[in-house]
Amino acid sequence: MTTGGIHLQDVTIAFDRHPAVHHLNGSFASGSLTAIVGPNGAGKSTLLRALMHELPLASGRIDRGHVVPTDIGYLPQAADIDRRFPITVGDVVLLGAWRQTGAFHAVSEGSVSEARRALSSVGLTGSEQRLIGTLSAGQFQRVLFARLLLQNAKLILLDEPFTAIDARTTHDLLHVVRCWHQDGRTVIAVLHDVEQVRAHFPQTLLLAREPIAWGPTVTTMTADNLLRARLMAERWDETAAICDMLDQSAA
Ligand SMILES: Nc1ncnc2c1ncn2[C@@H]1O[C@H](COP(=O)(O)OP(=O)(O)OP(=O)(O)O)[C@@H](O)[C@H]1O
Repeated sequence: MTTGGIHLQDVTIAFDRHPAVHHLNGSFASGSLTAIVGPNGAGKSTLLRALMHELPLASGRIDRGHVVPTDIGYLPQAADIDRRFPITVGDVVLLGAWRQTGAFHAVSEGSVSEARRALSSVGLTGSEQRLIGTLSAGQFQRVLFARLLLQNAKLILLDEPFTAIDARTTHDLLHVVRCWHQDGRTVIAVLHDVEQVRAHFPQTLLLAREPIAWGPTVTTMTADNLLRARLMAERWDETAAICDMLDQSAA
Protein backbone atom coordinates (compact mmCIF):
# COMPACT_ATOMS: atom_id res chain seq x y z
CA MET A 1 0.00 0.00 0.00
CA THR A 2 2.35 2.78 -1.20
CA THR A 3 1.43 6.41 -0.66
CA GLY A 4 4.57 8.08 -2.00
CA GLY A 5 5.17 9.55 1.46
CA ILE A 6 4.10 12.90 2.92
CA HIS A 7 6.59 15.72 2.38
CA LEU A 8 6.55 18.98 4.34
CA GLN A 9 8.36 22.02 3.06
CA ASP A 10 8.80 24.96 5.41
CA VAL A 11 5.31 24.46 6.85
CA THR A 12 3.91 27.17 9.11
CA ILE A 13 0.39 26.98 10.58
CA ALA A 14 -1.08 29.90 12.50
CA PHE A 15 -4.23 30.92 14.36
CA ASP A 16 -5.03 34.62 14.03
CA ARG A 17 -1.45 35.10 12.82
CA HIS A 18 0.01 33.47 15.98
CA PRO A 19 2.13 30.52 14.83
CA ALA A 20 1.30 27.11 16.30
CA VAL A 21 3.78 25.24 14.06
CA HIS A 22 6.52 26.91 12.14
CA HIS A 23 9.33 26.10 9.72
CA LEU A 24 8.71 22.39 9.64
CA ASN A 25 10.64 20.49 6.98
CA GLY A 26 10.76 16.72 6.60
CA SER A 27 8.96 13.61 5.40
CA PHE A 28 6.77 10.82 6.68
CA ALA A 29 7.97 7.93 4.51
CA SER A 30 5.36 5.74 2.87
CA GLY A 31 4.51 2.88 5.26
CA SER A 32 6.29 4.50 8.21
CA LEU A 33 5.06 4.43 11.81
CA THR A 34 5.77 7.78 13.48
CA ALA A 35 5.05 9.27 16.89
CA ILE A 36 4.66 13.03 17.25
CA VAL A 37 5.82 14.03 20.72
CA GLY A 38 6.15 17.41 22.44
CA PRO A 39 5.01 19.56 25.35
CA ASN A 40 1.41 20.80 25.72
CA GLY A 41 0.70 23.46 23.12
CA ALA A 42 3.59 22.31 20.88
CA GLY A 43 1.39 22.19 17.78
CA LYS A 44 0.99 18.40 17.54
CA SER A 45 -2.81 18.34 17.04
CA THR A 46 -2.56 21.38 14.79
CA LEU A 47 -0.11 19.53 12.54
CA LEU A 48 -2.40 16.47 12.31
CA ARG A 49 -5.33 18.70 11.35
CA ALA A 50 -3.25 20.36 8.64
CA LEU A 51 -2.17 16.95 7.32
CA MET A 52 -5.83 16.01 6.92
CA HIS A 53 -6.67 19.26 5.09
CA GLU A 54 -8.63 20.66 8.02
CA LEU A 55 -6.43 23.74 8.50
CA PRO A 56 -4.86 26.01 5.88
CA LEU A 57 -1.12 26.66 5.90
CA ALA A 58 0.16 30.17 6.63
CA SER A 59 3.13 29.32 4.42
CA GLY A 60 5.04 26.37 2.97
CA ARG A 61 3.52 23.29 1.40
CA ILE A 62 2.52 19.71 2.14
CA ASP A 63 2.93 17.19 -0.67
CA ARG A 64 0.78 14.17 0.18
CA GLY A 65 1.98 12.02 -2.73
CA HIS A 66 -0.76 9.66 -3.87
CA VAL A 67 -2.93 10.32 -0.80
CA VAL A 68 -6.29 12.02 -1.49
CA PRO A 69 -8.55 13.25 1.35
CA THR A 70 -10.69 10.10 1.28
CA ASP A 71 -7.55 7.99 1.90
CA ILE A 72 -7.05 9.58 5.32
CA GLY A 73 -8.39 8.06 8.54
CA TYR A 74 -8.41 10.44 11.51
CA LEU A 75 -8.99 9.77 15.19
CA PRO A 76 -9.46 13.04 17.12
CA GLN A 77 -8.72 13.43 20.82
CA ALA A 78 -11.40 11.76 22.93
CA ALA A 79 -12.30 15.11 24.50
CA ASP A 80 -13.40 16.39 21.08
CA ILE A 81 -16.08 13.71 20.67
CA ASP A 82 -19.61 14.08 22.03
CA ARG A 83 -20.93 10.67 23.06
CA ARG A 84 -24.38 11.79 24.15
CA PHE A 85 -25.65 11.31 20.62
CA PRO A 86 -28.03 8.29 20.74
CA ILE A 87 -26.50 6.04 18.08
CA THR A 88 -25.36 2.46 18.25
CA VAL A 89 -21.88 0.97 18.14
CA GLY A 90 -22.74 -0.70 14.81
CA ASP A 91 -23.74 2.62 13.23
CA VAL A 92 -20.55 4.33 14.39
CA VAL A 93 -18.40 1.56 12.91
CA LEU A 94 -20.39 1.63 9.65
CA LEU A 95 -19.52 5.33 9.27
CA GLY A 96 -16.09 3.94 8.30
CA ALA A 97 -17.70 2.53 5.14
CA TRP A 98 -18.90 5.92 3.89
CA ARG A 99 -16.50 5.78 0.94
CA GLN A 100 -18.45 2.78 -0.38
CA THR A 101 -21.94 3.89 0.67
CA GLY A 102 -21.77 7.66 -0.01
CA ALA A 103 -24.18 10.02 1.70
CA PHE A 104 -27.55 8.54 0.80
CA HIS A 105 -27.00 4.95 -0.28
CA ALA A 106 -28.02 1.88 1.66
CA VAL A 107 -25.31 0.07 3.61
CA SER A 108 -24.42 -3.21 1.88
CA GLU A 109 -24.52 -6.63 3.54
CA GLY A 110 -20.77 -6.77 2.86
CA SER A 111 -20.16 -3.62 4.92
CA VAL A 112 -22.32 -4.96 7.77
CA SER A 113 -20.24 -8.16 7.83
CA GLU A 114 -17.02 -6.16 7.72
CA ALA A 115 -18.22 -4.00 10.62
CA ARG A 116 -18.95 -7.17 12.60
CA ARG A 117 -15.46 -8.50 11.84
CA ALA A 118 -13.85 -5.17 12.75
CA LEU A 119 -15.65 -5.16 16.11
CA SER A 120 -14.47 -8.71 16.79
CA SER A 121 -10.89 -7.82 16.00
CA VAL A 122 -10.95 -5.07 18.64
CA GLY A 123 -12.50 -7.40 21.22
CA LEU A 124 -16.14 -6.19 21.01
CA THR A 125 -17.91 -9.13 19.38
CA GLY A 126 -21.70 -8.79 19.43
CA SER A 127 -21.86 -5.22 20.72
CA GLU A 128 -23.42 -3.72 17.54
CA GLN A 129 -26.71 -2.73 19.21
CA ARG A 130 -25.25 -0.99 22.27
CA LEU A 131 -25.61 2.79 22.47
CA ILE A 132 -22.23 4.51 22.44
CA GLY A 133 -23.12 6.49 25.57
CA THR A 134 -23.18 3.25 27.58
CA LEU A 135 -19.56 2.31 26.80
CA SER A 136 -16.49 2.88 28.94
CA ALA A 137 -13.78 5.17 27.53
CA GLY A 138 -11.68 2.15 26.58
CA GLN A 139 -14.59 0.37 24.88
CA PHE A 140 -15.45 3.50 22.93
CA GLN A 141 -11.83 3.83 21.77
CA ARG A 142 -12.04 0.21 20.53
CA VAL A 143 -15.17 1.19 18.55
CA LEU A 144 -13.33 4.11 16.93
CA PHE A 145 -10.45 1.80 15.97
CA ALA A 146 -13.01 -0.60 14.44
CA ARG A 147 -14.36 2.31 12.39
CA LEU A 148 -10.82 3.05 11.16
CA LEU A 149 -10.37 -0.63 10.27
CA LEU A 150 -13.49 -0.44 8.10
CA GLN A 151 -12.30 2.76 6.47
CA ASN A 152 -9.25 0.96 5.09
CA ALA A 153 -7.28 4.23 5.00
CA LYS A 154 -3.78 4.54 3.52
CA LEU A 155 -2.81 7.31 5.94
CA ILE A 156 -3.95 6.99 9.56
CA LEU A 157 -3.69 9.94 11.96
CA LEU A 158 -4.25 9.25 15.67
CA ASP A 159 -4.45 12.10 18.20
CA GLU A 160 -3.53 10.82 21.68
CA PRO A 161 -5.22 7.45 21.07
CA PHE A 162 -4.19 5.94 24.43
CA THR A 163 -4.75 8.87 26.79
CA ALA A 164 -7.01 7.82 29.71
CA ILE A 165 -7.26 4.30 28.30
CA ASP A 166 -6.56 1.23 30.47
CA ALA A 167 -3.45 -0.91 29.96
CA ARG A 168 -5.30 -3.88 28.46
CA THR A 169 -7.07 -1.75 25.84
CA THR A 170 -3.85 0.10 25.04
CA HIS A 171 -2.09 -3.24 24.54
CA ASP A 172 -4.84 -4.49 22.20
CA LEU A 173 -5.03 -1.27 20.19
CA LEU A 174 -1.23 -1.10 19.85
CA HIS A 175 -1.57 -4.51 18.21
CA VAL A 176 -4.00 -2.97 15.67
CA VAL A 177 -1.47 -0.17 15.02
CA ARG A 178 1.26 -2.78 14.41
CA CYS A 179 -1.00 -4.59 11.93
CA TRP A 180 -1.61 -1.35 10.03
CA HIS A 181 2.15 -0.82 9.90
CA GLN A 182 2.73 -4.39 8.67
CA ASP A 183 0.10 -3.78 5.95
CA GLY A 184 2.24 -0.88 4.68
CA ARG A 185 -0.09 1.91 5.78
CA THR A 186 1.43 5.20 6.94
CA VAL A 187 0.56 5.76 10.60
CA ILE A 188 1.19 8.97 12.56
CA ALA A 189 0.21 9.19 16.24
CA VAL A 190 0.41 12.04 18.73
CA LEU A 191 1.61 10.53 22.01
CA HIS A 192 2.78 11.64 25.45
CA ASP A 193 4.15 8.39 26.89
CA VAL A 194 7.87 8.44 26.13
CA GLU A 195 8.42 4.77 27.04
CA GLN A 196 5.52 3.69 24.82
CA VAL A 197 7.02 5.65 21.92
CA ARG A 198 10.45 4.09 22.45
CA ALA A 199 8.94 0.59 22.58
CA HIS A 200 6.49 0.74 19.66
CA PHE A 201 7.22 3.63 17.29
CA PRO A 202 10.30 3.39 15.06
CA GLN A 203 10.17 7.06 13.97
CA THR A 204 9.57 10.19 16.04
CA LEU A 205 8.98 13.85 15.31
CA LEU A 206 9.80 15.82 18.45
CA LEU A 207 7.97 19.10 18.10
CA ALA A 208 8.00 22.30 20.13
CA ARG A 209 6.19 24.48 17.59
CA GLU A 210 9.38 24.16 15.58
CA PRO A 211 11.02 20.78 15.05
CA ILE A 212 13.52 19.69 17.71
CA ALA A 213 14.36 16.40 15.98
CA TRP A 214 12.77 14.12 13.38
CA GLY A 215 14.02 10.65 12.51
CA PRO A 216 14.61 7.24 14.09
CA THR A 217 13.23 7.19 17.64
CA VAL A 218 16.55 6.05 19.11
CA THR A 219 18.26 9.18 17.86
CA THR A 220 15.45 11.70 18.40
CA MET A 221 14.16 10.75 21.85
CA THR A 222 17.34 11.56 23.75
CA ALA A 223 17.31 13.20 27.18
CA ASP A 224 18.98 16.28 25.63
CA ASN A 225 16.32 16.69 22.97
CA LEU A 226 13.47 16.20 25.45
CA LEU A 227 15.03 18.85 27.68
CA ARG A 228 15.39 21.25 24.72
CA ALA A 229 11.71 20.77 23.89
CA ARG A 230 10.71 21.53 27.47
CA LEU A 231 12.89 24.65 27.63
CA MET A 232 11.46 25.90 24.34
CA ALA A 233 7.95 25.48 25.75
CA GLU A 234 8.87 27.57 28.80
CA ARG A 235 10.01 30.40 26.51
CA TRP A 236 6.98 30.53 24.21
CA ASP A 237 5.54 33.96 23.66
CA GLU A 238 1.84 33.32 23.05
CA THR A 239 1.41 36.81 21.64
CA ALA A 240 4.21 36.57 19.05
CA ALA A 241 2.94 37.42 15.59
CA ILE A 242 3.72 35.22 12.66
CA CYS A 243 5.93 37.80 10.88
CA ASP A 244 8.06 38.32 14.00
CA MET A 245 8.57 34.59 14.35
CA LEU A 246 9.53 34.27 10.70
CA ASP A 247 11.86 37.27 10.94
CA GLN A 248 13.53 35.93 14.09
CA SER A 249 14.29 32.57 12.57
CA ALA A 250 15.68 34.19 9.43
CA ALA A 251 18.03 36.36 11.53
N1 LIG B 1 -8.71 26.65 17.06
C1 LIG B 1 -7.72 27.34 17.62
N2 LIG B 1 -7.78 28.68 17.70
C2 LIG B 1 -6.77 29.41 18.25
N3 LIG B 1 -5.63 28.85 18.73
C3 LIG B 1 -5.52 27.50 18.68
C4 LIG B 1 -6.56 26.68 18.12
N4 LIG B 1 -6.16 25.37 18.19
C5 LIG B 1 -4.95 25.39 18.77
N5 LIG B 1 -4.56 26.66 19.07
C6 LIG B 1 -3.30 27.06 19.69
O1 LIG B 1 -2.23 26.51 18.94
C7 LIG B 1 -1.19 26.07 19.81
C8 LIG B 1 -0.92 24.58 19.55
O2 LIG B 1 -2.06 23.83 19.97
P1 LIG B 1 -2.18 22.26 19.74
O3 LIG B 1 -3.52 21.85 20.22
O4 LIG B 1 -1.81 21.95 18.35
O5 LIG B 1 -1.03 21.73 20.70
P2 LIG B 1 -0.71 20.22 21.15
O6 LIG B 1 0.77 20.05 20.98
O7 LIG B 1 -1.59 19.27 20.44
O8 LIG B 1 -1.05 20.31 22.70
P3 LIG B 1 -1.61 19.21 23.77
O9 LIG B 1 -0.48 18.25 24.05
O10 LIG B 1 -1.93 20.06 24.96
O11 LIG B 1 -2.83 18.56 23.16
C9 LIG B 1 -1.65 26.37 21.24
O12 LIG B 1 -1.10 27.60 21.64
C10 LIG B 1 -3.17 26.48 21.09
O13 LIG B 1 -3.71 27.35 22.05
